[in-house]
Amino acid sequence: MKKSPLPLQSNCGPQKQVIGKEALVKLLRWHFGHSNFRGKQLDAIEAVLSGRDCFCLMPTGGGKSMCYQIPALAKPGIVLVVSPLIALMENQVSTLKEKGIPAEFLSSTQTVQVKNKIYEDLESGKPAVRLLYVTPELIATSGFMSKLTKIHARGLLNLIAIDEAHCISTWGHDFRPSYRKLSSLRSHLSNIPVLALTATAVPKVQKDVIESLNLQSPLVLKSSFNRPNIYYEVRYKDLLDDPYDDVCKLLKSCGNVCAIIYCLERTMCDDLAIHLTSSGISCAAYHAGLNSKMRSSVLDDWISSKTQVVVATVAFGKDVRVVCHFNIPKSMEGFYQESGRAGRDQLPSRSVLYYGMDDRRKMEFILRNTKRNKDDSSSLQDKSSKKSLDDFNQMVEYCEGSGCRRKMILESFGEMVPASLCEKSCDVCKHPNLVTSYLEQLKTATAFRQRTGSSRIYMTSGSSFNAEGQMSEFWNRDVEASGSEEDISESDDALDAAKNAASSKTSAKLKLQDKIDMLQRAEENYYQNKSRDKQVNKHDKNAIAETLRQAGKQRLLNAIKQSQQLVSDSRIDVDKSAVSLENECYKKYGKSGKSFYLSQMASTARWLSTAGPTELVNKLGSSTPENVTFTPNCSPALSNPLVPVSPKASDKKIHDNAGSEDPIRPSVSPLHGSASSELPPILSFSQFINSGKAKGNSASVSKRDSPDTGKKNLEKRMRSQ
Ligand SMILES: Nc1ncnc2c1ncn2[C@@H]1O[C@H](COP(=O)(O)OP(=O)(O)OP(=O)(O)O)[C@@H](O)[C@H]1O
Ligand SMILES: [Mg+2]
Repeated sequence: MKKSPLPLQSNCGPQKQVIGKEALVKLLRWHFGHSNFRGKQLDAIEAVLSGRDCFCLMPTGGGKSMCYQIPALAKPGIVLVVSPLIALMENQVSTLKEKGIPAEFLSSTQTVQVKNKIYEDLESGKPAVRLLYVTPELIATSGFMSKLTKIHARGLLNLIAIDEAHCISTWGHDFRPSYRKLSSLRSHLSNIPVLALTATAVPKVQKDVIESLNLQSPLVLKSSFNRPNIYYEVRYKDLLDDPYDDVCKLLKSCGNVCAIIYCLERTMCDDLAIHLTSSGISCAAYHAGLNSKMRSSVLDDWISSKTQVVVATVAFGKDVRVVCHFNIPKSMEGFYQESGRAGRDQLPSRSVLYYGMDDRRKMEFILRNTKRNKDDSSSLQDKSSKKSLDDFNQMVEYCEGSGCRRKMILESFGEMVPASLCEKSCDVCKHPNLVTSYLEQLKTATAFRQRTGSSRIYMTSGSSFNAEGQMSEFWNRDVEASGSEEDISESDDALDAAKNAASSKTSAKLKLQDKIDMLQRAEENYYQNKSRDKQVNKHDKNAIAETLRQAGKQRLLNAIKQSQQLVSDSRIDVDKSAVSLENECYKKYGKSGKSFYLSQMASTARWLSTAGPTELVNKLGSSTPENVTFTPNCSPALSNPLVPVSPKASDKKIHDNAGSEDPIRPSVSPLHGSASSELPPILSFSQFINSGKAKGNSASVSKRDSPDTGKKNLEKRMRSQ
C-alpha cells in the first residue's frame, strides 16, 4: 500500500520545532509498522528535530536508519543521507519506496535521465523527495555542492545524516579519505543539524568523527553492543578435512536461508562460489572486480531470493540468517560489523568464523607491511602497523581463546559484562569441552607444522606485489577493473593493504627485494613440497571432479549470458561458448591441479565481464570468419609483450591428453582462430615479478628475470605436477 507522508508541520528548514513523542510514534507505526521506538532512537530523533547535532552509536542492526527516516517524515523538505556503499543506498531506497516514502539516491550507476529527473525535482522549489542518499564523493564535487546550497537557501534542507560515520576516522575500520571532505558541509550549510551514525565503538573514532564534522555540542548517544540473537562460533580450518566442504554442509544444515560469506580476496570469492555452486547451493560472488551491471544483477537476484548465498569481499546490504568469515578478519570492529549483518531483524542467527593458521600468518604479513598514508613519517607508519597488529591480535585471541566469545566481543568495545549474559549462545559456552579439545588439537597441529616447516601461506594468497609497487591478484594481474567510480564506494581491504605494502616508500629498496626473494623461495618450496606430496600421496586431492567442471561451465554460461546481453549479438552461441571456454581452461590447466584450473576459470570469467563487444564477438562469435584473429587487446595480459605466454610445449602435452579424455569436447568449437585467441594467461609468482621488473626496466632484463626463464620455470613446474 502506498502511504502518504504525514507532515505534522507545514514549515521546514532549520527552525526549531517541538514535535511530541506521540506524533513521532504515530509516524513510526503508520510508515514502518513498528509498535515503538527502540533503544535511543527517540532521543536521537528529538535531538535533531530540535536542531541539535547528534552522535549516535548503536550496534549493527540497532535501527540507526530510523533516526533520520522519521525526521524526514516529520516535516516537509529534504534529509540528505551520506552513505559509503552504492549497494546499501540502493537497498534502502527501494525499501523506502516500497513503503511509499519518496526517496532517491544519486550515483554513477544511474542513467543521465534518472539523475536529471531527480535534479529537476530538487530544483522545483517544492521537491517531492524526502530522503536523498548520496556518496561522499558526490558531495565533494562543486556542482553538487552548489545545488545543495540552493536547496538550503530555499529553506528546504532539514537534516544531514552521515551514515557509517566511522569511515571519516582513520581509526575506523573502513576509513575512506573522501569522507574527510564532509567537513565542508558544515561551512557551506550553516544551521542544519548533523547526525553522525556508526556502530563502531572505538573512543578515538567518536572523537575523530565529532571533530572532523565540526559537530556543535552534540548529544552523544551510546547503546549496548550485545547482539543476543546471534550465536557465535569458530571453526578451525586446520582441523577440518576440507573447509570448503564444511561451509557447504553448514549452509545446507541451516536450510534455505540467506547467507553471506566474507572472503579476504576476490579469487577466493570466485573459487568458493564455484565450489558452493557445484554442491548445489545457489550462490554468487560479489566483489569490486565485477562490473557494475554484474554487481547489480547479483544484488537483484539476491534481493529477490533467486540466490541464497553471496560470497563477498565487501559489505553487502540485506538481512541474513548466517554470516561466515572464510578468512579471519583484520579487526574486531570489522568482524563485529560484518557478522552483525546477521539477524538485523532480531531473529535467531549465526556467525561462523573459519580460522586457519595460514590465514593468520598471511594477514600478519600484510598488516606488518601496510602503509597507512604515503605522507606519514616512518614513526607514524610504525605506530599504525603496531595498532593494526594489536587489533588483529584481538581477533586471534577471539579464535584461540577459550573464554565466552560474546564477552570477548563486548569487552573489546569496553563493555564489561558477566559471561552469564551469553546464555549459551556461543560455541564456548555451549560446548566448552569440545572447544577446549579443538584448541589442544590446534596447538599440536601448529607445533607439528612448525617442526616440519611446512607453510604455504604465500601461495594461498591471491595477491602479490612487484618491484614497481604495482599490485594485483596472483593469477589475474591484468584483468582487474581500474578504479572506476563505482569502485570508489567499495574497497577490497586486503588488496589495498597489500598494495600499500608494495608501494611503501618507507621500506627500503633492499627490504622489498628481500621480501620478493622470500616470496620466490616460498613459491619454490611450495612446488617442491607439492611434487613430494604427490609422490607420497597416491590419491591426488587436486584432481578436478566432473561436478567442479560442470559448475565451472555453469558459471561461464552465466558470465557469457550477461556479456551477451550487452553485446546482443546472435552470433554468440552461449552454450557452446561456455563448454568450449571451460574445455580450453581444462585443457590448459586441468592436469596442473585445481588451483591452476580454478584460477584460469576465474580469470576467464573476469575477462568475459570486462571485454568489449568486438572482443566478445571475435572470441565467441560462431559466424566469425576463421581468419579473424583474437586481437591482443582482448586480454590486457596478452597485449603486454613482456609477459610470457603459456609454454607451448607443455601446453601441447596437456592439450593432447585432455583432448583425448574429454568426452564433452564439442567437435566444432565456437572459438575461432584458437592459435591466436588464447585465454588470459596464468602467471606464476616469479613470472609476475619478472614481468614487473621487465616492464620497469625493459632495457636491463637480466637473464634470471627474463620471460624465457619464467617460461622454463613454468614448464618445469607443469612437468613436476
Ligand atoms: N523501533 C523499531 N522496532 C522494530 N524494528 C525496528 C525498529 N527500528 C528499526 N527496526 C528494524 O531493525 C532493522 C535494522 O535497522 P537498521 O538498518 O536501521 O539498522 P542499523 O543500525 O542501521 O544497522 P547497520 O549498522 O547494519 O546499518 C530493520 O529491519 C528495521 O526495520
Ligand atoms: Mg545502517
